[in-house]
Parts: sequence; structure tokens; C-alpha cells
Amino acid sequence: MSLYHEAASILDETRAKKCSIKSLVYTVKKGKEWKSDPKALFALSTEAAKWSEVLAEVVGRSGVLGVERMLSPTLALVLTYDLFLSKRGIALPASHGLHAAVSKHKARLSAELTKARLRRGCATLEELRVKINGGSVLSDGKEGSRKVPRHPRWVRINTLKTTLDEQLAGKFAEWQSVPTLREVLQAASSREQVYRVDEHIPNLIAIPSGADITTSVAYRTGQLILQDIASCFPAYLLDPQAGEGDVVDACAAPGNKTTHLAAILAESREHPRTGNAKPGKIIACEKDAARSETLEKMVKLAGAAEVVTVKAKQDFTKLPPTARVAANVAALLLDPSCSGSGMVGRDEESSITVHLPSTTPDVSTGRGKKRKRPTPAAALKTLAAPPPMERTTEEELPPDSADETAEKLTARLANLAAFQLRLLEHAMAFPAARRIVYSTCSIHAEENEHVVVAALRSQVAREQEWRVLRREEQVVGMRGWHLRGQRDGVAAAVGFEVDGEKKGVEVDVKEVAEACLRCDKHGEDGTMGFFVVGFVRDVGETLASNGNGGVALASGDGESHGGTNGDDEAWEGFTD
Ligand SMILES: C[S@@+](CC[C@H](N)C(=O)[O-])C[C@H]1O[C@@H](n2cnc3c(N)ncnc32)[C@H](O)[C@@H]1O
Repeated sequence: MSLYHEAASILDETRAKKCSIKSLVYTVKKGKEWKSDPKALFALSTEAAKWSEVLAEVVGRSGVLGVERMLSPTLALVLTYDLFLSKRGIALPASHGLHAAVSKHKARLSAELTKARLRRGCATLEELRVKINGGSVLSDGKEGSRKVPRHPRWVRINTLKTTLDEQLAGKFAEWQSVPTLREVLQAASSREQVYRVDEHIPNLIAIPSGADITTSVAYRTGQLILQDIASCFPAYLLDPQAGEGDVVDACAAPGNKTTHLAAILAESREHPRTGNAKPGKIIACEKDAARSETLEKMVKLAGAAEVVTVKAKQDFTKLPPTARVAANVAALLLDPSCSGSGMVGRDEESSITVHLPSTTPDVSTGRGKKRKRPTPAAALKTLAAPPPMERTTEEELPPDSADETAEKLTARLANLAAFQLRLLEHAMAFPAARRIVYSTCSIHAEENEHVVVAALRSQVAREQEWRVLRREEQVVGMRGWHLRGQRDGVAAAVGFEVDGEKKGVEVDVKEVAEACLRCDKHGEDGTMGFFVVGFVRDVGETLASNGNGGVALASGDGESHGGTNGDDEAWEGFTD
């Protein structure tokens, strides 16, 4: 079965069963394995579904289905999508029957696409593209109020394999550097080659949302990684340094943050302070078997295999803090499953409707019966799935969105928070640990500030003297991030009003809220919704006595160990 037949079958099933494309592609059913690459299948099915309202009109009005018997409505949708809207075109030889069945009507289809675009008031196909991605657009502030996407494509330069300078002088040599994110957002078209070097996260650039780098050698070889800026916060905040001991990535797959950690650790060896220190290893745990395989692949592709030990199918809570492997663990990154409510496109994805073209010739041909024209507003209900998403486990599947009652949501968040707290408490029990970073892509205080307060009040935190990593102690890019934790959220968890007294409470609301970082998926930073916080223990002068000549940690001196611009990111290699 070709990619197109498989994508068409997914669209048919999505319509029939009202289930998400992601679950159809990635939930492995007995006896059903895709012949196509799941990523390609997911991308094609999702894009074709998003465009289906427009393409249904195009195909229907063209009358192609009336003459090409080998084309089903959904097959016509996916082929037409690739013919006009994907960069590579139809991925079949021109002589292939399916290719010919569509391409011989190219002129007619193209004319219908132009009409469909004009009916939607779009001067160019790029404008229509932005409109189709209508769930995440903002006005560009100019007269005429052109809409621009709210999110750029974030590209992390994998310093395990390359450098920022090398990429700017190579892959992006022809691209123009622009000073503001807004200029990147405004250049949504894939033809406008602009980038902006991010000021918060080292080795991260933003490019237009329509720019596709996935076919480039740099991307395919793991030099460039598509990773949302927010997802870069945890490893950067944890800031592991050579000589400090080992690092555990407790919930690691698919490995974006693991490989980011590896890159930062490798870079720290170039630092005069830690240059001669023995780098620790990164122990990456992943409970899920299939995701463990992805993690292994990604670690290899990013060039991180030497420093990362993948513990496949390892439940982090079953890794005893007293185990030998844990003895030298000085830092832990905890990015557990969550509601995923901060993910851009997550809510939209669950509401994608697949529109089908009429199989009878259309009104415009004068040959068929009259059909109701879809309204532009209805057309734009299909929203954009943004850049790469990392979270795909069952626990994280979107709530039944609109259908989920407040009661159900509360119960679901309570379950998640209990699970997250359990993991955090487990991390706090590692005897040599001095630093933990906890993150979620949730917007709910229940999974964020509430978990932080509960963790601080836990027995293990009190016994081991864990506290939050204060804002002034954070690496400079994180210290300077403007959006902090919700004071109300912290205060609610503490049981006091924001301005209330702190009687008998061991948690300083202001300090904890300031220590937390948030990213707003509806804001102007081009981020997904995200939450991150660091915990530290002021125990001893050194971070870990690892027997490797570990260097002293400047604890609590406000000095970011990692520097200002020197750190960097990992990669990813492929996206989901
Ligand atoms: C949010 S994702 C992690 C994303 C990853 N940190 C990245 O940046 O690429 C959460 C992952 O944790 C895994 N997970 C959930 N519970 C776990 C546990 N108890 N131990 C280890 N892994 C777990 C899930 O299977 C999932 O792959």
C-alpha cells in the first residue's frame, strides 16, 4: 500500500471513528503495521486534513472524481495536497497511475485552487497557508491587518555536531538575520529566508513557520533539531557541568532534552573552570518500550551515544536511589507525562474535520447539481499543527476537549499531579543529587506550582533540604525570562492569599513564584505553553564528590555555571 493509500485510509478512519490522526498513526494495532514511514504518514494525513475544506472544494469543482475511477475522495485529497502544497510534490514517478490520475488535471485543479484562494480573500497561496493555520495567528499590526502566525519554527543547533557560526555561514548563508521575532513571524512564507538568533537560549534560532529544513542534510544528520524554545529551557536551566557527576534524565523519550543535556555537558569541557574535569554520563530512563527505541535512535543521530546511557523500558520510580548507578548522580531532569495542555496545536488537532470532495461534477462545470458552498469561516476551523511535538503517550492525549467536564478535568489533573509529585519526590531521594529541574508542557497550576509546593513540603525535601533555585541563581537566559510562575497558584497551594501573611508556612510565595518560569502559548514569545522550575540543595561546597576530581560548585552565588551565551542545545533529527 502506498503512502497515499495509507494516508487516505487514515482520513477515512478519522471520519468514521472520530479519532485523532495521531492515535491512528502511532497506536500500533495487532496485524497492522504501516508500510510508509509513520512520520511521513502523519505529516501528510494531518496536512491534507487541515487543507481538506479547501481541497474538497477544489477537487469537487474540478470534476476529477467523475472521470478518474481509481481515485477515492480521500485519495484525491492527499494527492492534490502533495501536488500543490507540499514542497516535494507527489512522491511517485510521473508514470505511476496515481500520479497521472491527478497531474493530468493539473491545469483544471490549479484554476480551482486559485478560485478557492480568492474566495477566501487571499492574495497569495502563502496568505492562504497562514489562514489555514488560523488557530495561531496574530495581526501584524500594519494597516490592512495581515495575519501572521503566532509561532515560528525553532531550530536548535546541535553543538555536538556543529556550531552556530558554522550553520549561519553554511546552511543559512543566504538567509538574512533579522532583529526581532515579529519579523520572523511576518515572513511566514517559505520563500522569505530570515532567521533570528534567540537571546535567551544559546544556539537557538527562529525561522519562518513555513520554512522547511527537514530535507536539508544538516537536519537529516542531526546537526539541526526542531525544538520549541520552551522545550529548551529545562536542560539549559539544569546546566550540567563536567566534573559535577552524572545526570539522570528521568523521562527521556524522544530525547530532545537528553541530547540537549549532552550538548551542554560537552560544551562545559571547553570552559576553563571545568575543562579538565571528567564529564559525567547521562542516564536516560524511558518506561515505554517503543519510545525507548526512538530515544536510542535520536541519541545516536545527535552524536550523543558516547555520553548517554539509555535505560530502555526503565520506570524511573523503580530505579532505586541507592543503586550503584545512582551513587554519582548529581543532577536530574524530570520532564514527566502531563496533560499536554500547553502544546500548540494539541487542542486544534483533536478538532480537525476531514471534508470530502463531492464525487459528482460541480456547479462550476455546469455539469452537476448545485452544492452548498462552504463558508470561509467553516473553512478555517481546521487549524494548524505547529512544529514538532514531543509528547505522545496515552497519559498525555488531549482531553476530550470541549466534552471534558470541569469535574473530569479536575480528576484527571489530580491524577497527573500525584504521579508527577511521586516522580519528583523520588528524584529528591538521590543521595548525591544537588540539582533537579522539573518541567511540564501544561498550563495548569495543578501540574505546576501546586506540584512544586507539595514537593517542597514533602518529607524527603525537608530531610534533604531541597529548596527552589532562586531566580538570581539561574543561568542568565533563564534569569532574564520575563514570565514567571503564578503567585496565585503558589499561594493557593500554600493555602494563603497572595498578600496574606505567611504565618507558619515554610514556603515563600514570592520567591517560589519568581523561581518558576512559564511560557505562554498565546503570548508574543512564539512559544508553546510550558512550565519549568529548578530545585537545589545547599549541601557542602562541592556539587558531587565523584572521585573524578569533581570541581567545586559556586553554589548560590548567582553565577550561572554555563555562562551567558556559551551553552547550547541538542537536536532531534526527526519530528513527530
Ligand atoms: C513528556 S515526555 C518526555 C519528553 C522528553 N523529555 C523530551 O524532551 O524529548 C514524557 C516521557 O516520560 C515517559 N514516562 C512516563 N512515566 C515514566 C516513568 N515512571 N519512568 C520513565 N519514563 C516515564 C513517557 O513514556 C514519555 O516518553
